[in-house]
Amino acid sequence: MIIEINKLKKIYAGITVVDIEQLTINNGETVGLIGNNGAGKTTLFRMLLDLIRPDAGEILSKGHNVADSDRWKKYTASYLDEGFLIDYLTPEEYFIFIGSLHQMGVTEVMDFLRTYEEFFNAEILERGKYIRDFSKGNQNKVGITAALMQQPELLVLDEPFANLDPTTQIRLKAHLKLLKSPGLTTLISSHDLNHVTDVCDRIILFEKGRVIKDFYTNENTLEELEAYFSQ
Ligand SMILES: Nc1ncnc2c1ncn2[C@@H]1O[C@H](COP(=O)(O)OP(=O)(O)OP(=O)(O)O)[C@@H](O)[C@H]1O
Repeated sequence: MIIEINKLKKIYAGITVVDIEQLTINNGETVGLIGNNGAGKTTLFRMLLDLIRPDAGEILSKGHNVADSDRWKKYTASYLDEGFLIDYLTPEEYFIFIGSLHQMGVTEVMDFLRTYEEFFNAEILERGKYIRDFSKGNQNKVGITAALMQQPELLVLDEPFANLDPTTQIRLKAHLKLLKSPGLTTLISSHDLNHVTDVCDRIILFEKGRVIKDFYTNENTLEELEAYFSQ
């Protein structure tokens, strides 16, 4: 297993927004986190990336508490929101900067970006614009691509399909499927039941910070989730 969560709690203003007794994520799984607004998905991701600290419990990544050790940073890539970008850089400058943190030279970065031409749909590179001037959807494309460029063992994406046009959503979905391998564990939060059941092997359903359901997907999953959410 790559992730182990024990007795994890996050409390805001007296309200417990994440409350997970025990949860493990196995190597190579593509896991979808779903739940209505405020269910605690982003808060969980933020604790996993040590952006905020739990009030109780722990998240172990390859056996080490993410709050006590930097080891996870070497193999974890994530894109949660625009806060992960650098507004005053162009996408090219940003990719080169992120590449430099991972020992990638400019040529290597550019070669990598060429494989994303279809995903970018001619809207990202050579536009002569700063990241801050791109639409939210195109900013998402930059952030997701930068995360993938790091060739992580653990990939964490918060609502990656949000704000993307339908064509790009479908391309991203196909790409995430293509990336699946025993060496990559992916955690995706999404409100798109269709996409998440299509891409993920396992679905974890959150409600008010708690895990309500946790199951492997099959041909009936979408129907079951739709029934659950229409109650
Ligand atoms: N910094 C904060 N201060 C106070 N409350 C917070 C803070 N961050 C999150 N919360 C609260 O924690 C709860 C969980 O929020 P979170 O963003 O994790 O949910 P989510 O499942 O990601 O929701 P969404 O689907 O809307 O993105 C919400 O009630 C939210 O208002």
